[in-house]
Amino acid sequence: MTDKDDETDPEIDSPGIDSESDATRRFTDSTDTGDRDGTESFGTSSLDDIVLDDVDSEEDADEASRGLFDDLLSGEPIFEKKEVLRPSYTPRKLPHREDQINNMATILVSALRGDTPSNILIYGKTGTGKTASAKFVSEELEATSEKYAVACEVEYINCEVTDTQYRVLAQLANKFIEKNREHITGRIDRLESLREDVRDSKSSLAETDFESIDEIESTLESLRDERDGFEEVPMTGWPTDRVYSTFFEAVDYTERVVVIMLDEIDKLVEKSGDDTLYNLSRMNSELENSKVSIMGISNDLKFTDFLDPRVKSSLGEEEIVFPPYDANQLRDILQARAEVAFEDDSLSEDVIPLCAAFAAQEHGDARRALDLLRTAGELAERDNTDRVEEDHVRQAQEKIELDRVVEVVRTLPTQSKLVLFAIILLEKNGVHNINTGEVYNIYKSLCEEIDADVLTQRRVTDLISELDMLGIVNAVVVSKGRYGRTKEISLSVPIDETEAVLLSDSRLGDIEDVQPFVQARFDQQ
Ligand SMILES: Nc1ncnc2c1ncn2[C@@H]1O[C@H](COP(=O)(O)OP(=O)(O)OP(=O)(O)O)[C@@H](O)[C@H]1O
Repeated sequence: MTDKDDETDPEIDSPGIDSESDATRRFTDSTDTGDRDGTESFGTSSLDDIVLDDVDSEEDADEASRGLFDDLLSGEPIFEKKEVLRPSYTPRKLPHREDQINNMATILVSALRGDTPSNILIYGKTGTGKTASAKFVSEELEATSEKYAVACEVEYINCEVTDTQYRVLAQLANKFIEKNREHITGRIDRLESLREDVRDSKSSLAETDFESIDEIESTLESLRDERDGFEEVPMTGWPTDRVYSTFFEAVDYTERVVVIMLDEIDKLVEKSGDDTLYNLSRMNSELENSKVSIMGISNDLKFTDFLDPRVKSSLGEEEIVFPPYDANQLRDILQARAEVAFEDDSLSEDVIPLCAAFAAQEHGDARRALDLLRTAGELAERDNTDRVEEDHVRQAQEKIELDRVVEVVRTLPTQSKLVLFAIILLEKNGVHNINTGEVYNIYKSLCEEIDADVLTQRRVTDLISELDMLGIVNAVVVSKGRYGRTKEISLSVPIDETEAVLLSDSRLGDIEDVQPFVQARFDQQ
């Protein structure tokens, strides 16, 4: 190293922002011999030529080296494998779901014997492991069917996304068409290799149904035609009966047992009635080669009330209930996941019990518990500490709650937003125990301000009740003696954040200006 190097090389004692920019300068120095930092193999001139011989790129390089990420990277990482805490991760073990899993397996094992399993309905509140358990069982089922070479397939459909009869049938039809193509391709491959064997030695024909290479060729030809002849269902445009018959033929193409898993099945019924379920449940009497069984998953226990009695009894041949987890069970679930997700010793003792306790209060929701743990870890990471503490969990709880409120408020219809905004304005002006009449007055003036339809007071009362059910406001009915009964309304969510979300709606954005006007109305009262 030369004297000059010593003067200009700051990396020796101070890593970070300066070292980066000085290192950059170093590369622009034409006398640099390039014998540091492993740059010798490039040669100095090439670095000068390529990168830093104009001012702009020098600035760019400076910009890119302010150490924005360095501080974040320098702390001890808390997570070893964060994705293990995300909902998309399917754990290999599902503690406290052994009974439900065994139950499902006992019903579905008939598929491996070539019989039709009973239809199953799975119920349970959100986050109780219904989807995870059902997916686990179906993976096991498919793996075992491969092991014993039994034709058994599971098709998963999320009815929140695929929510009409057309889409469900089209998606199923296309999946089976793809499987049929794969099936034919397998046969073609086997026949092609047989053809090669026969070319080498005619005796290879002996144990087959073919008498000549020509016969193999013509079978190959017709298989290729058949494979190319499948017509996929477009995502819109066909009459439903054509979609159904395409699906029917595709399923019945080979001998197999098919389990159709309809997750969030209540959403399908809510959106498009029970026709799909009716059609699927009566298929078996017409299928010649295959057998179909349905596994419906729902977190709405009452959805079967809306079903045709025939569909209801057919679908609910077997019912499996997933009860909410209690705090101890959630603790076990979190413990198992945390061991993989976090670095050793990065969780203080209280973290898992507290996450479990919060989520158990909620309604025994494992998804919520995992979210809390992940968010607490992220907050600790942001604090640059190497340990997640109880306080991070409390902050995480607040953050998740606020995120939920923001999401609910953001997606409210405009009229509900106006009603909520009226309540906020009243609270901001120091009105407590707000009554419906006061809300209605402000609401009307807000509507006039943005040219929105003005609903009746009765309708606004309903909207207030809806906001109450969503947990955004608290509306209690109080008796005023001989003046009758009235509602007293108060806000249940943080006022500033909620107001900010409302004002981010383009229609409500201008309303900020009506504050003096609202004030004037109070003065008149
Ligand atoms: N027993 C368990 N062991 C480990 N993880 C679990 C368990 N139960 C649930 N989970 C996890 O909790 C999250 C939610 O589970 P899942 O999606 O199966 O719930 P769900 O009952 O289907 O809820 P929803 O009705 O809202 O779809 C997933 O990340 C899942 O891996």
